[in-house]
Amino acid sequence: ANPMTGDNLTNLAQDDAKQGGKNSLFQYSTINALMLGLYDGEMELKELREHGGFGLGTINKLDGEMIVLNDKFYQIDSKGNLHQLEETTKTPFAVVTHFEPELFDRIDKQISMEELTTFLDKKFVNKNNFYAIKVKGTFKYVKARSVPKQDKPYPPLTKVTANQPIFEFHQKEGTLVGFWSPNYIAGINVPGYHLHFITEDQSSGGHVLDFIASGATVEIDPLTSLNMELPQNEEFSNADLTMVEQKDVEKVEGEQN
Ligand SMILES: C[C@@H](O)[C@](C)(O)C(=O)O
Ligand SMILES: [Zn+2]
Repeated sequence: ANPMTGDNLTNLAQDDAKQGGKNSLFQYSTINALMLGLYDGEMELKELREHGGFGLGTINKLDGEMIVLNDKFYQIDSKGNLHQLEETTKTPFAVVTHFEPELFDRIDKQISMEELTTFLDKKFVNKNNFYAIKVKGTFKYVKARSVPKQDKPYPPLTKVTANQPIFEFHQKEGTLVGFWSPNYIAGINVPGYHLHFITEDQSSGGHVLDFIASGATVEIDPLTSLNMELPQNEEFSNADLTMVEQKDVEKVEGEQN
């Protein structure tokens, strides 16, 4: 058939729409919903992958931290152990993209999280775009957390992270995977940096709280559109998503102490 006939065109459009197009940040649910303890979603990883094979999130019942890298899904459980996830696993919150880096840098000296984020801030010239970030190499130090699986009635995320298990890595090869989001996204996603870590030997990782890199490549993919899918369940429909303090999000996402 003529490639430009309706059905092919529709299929192409559908494929592109399904994937949310290029340079698109896809998220399932919102950070405020997760903060309120909405830890069960319907989105299977098989479907999530259509929106991107790079990013982060968690798993239903808040069962650990998730890293999405090279189209694979990894869980870091509350003991710090890494498991590859089945594509039938469901997520209550995930942020992914089709990672197509446009900016590249190489770090050959020791650099702290503070120094690297200051360096990247200068790269993120458009403060109203999103950016996907991959930092791959050797880390002198990484401090990361995970979260234990929860039972109903689910406590808010602030309560879970108040006693979060912390893992410290020394002289480890690995990859930071995540995003930088504009401040206006507060309530929908995490403003600023949100990075997860996976070790090169795929033994562990977690949600990044601090790090010192000592030799790594930095790849950045500026994202110019946002595609958000909303859970269609009772809890989400009934939630008052304005009932979250931004300072609590900052506490949950950053260093507790
Ligand atoms: C599971 C959570 O810790 C999550 C999604 O990684 C986050 O909000 O940072
Ligand atoms: Zn996280």
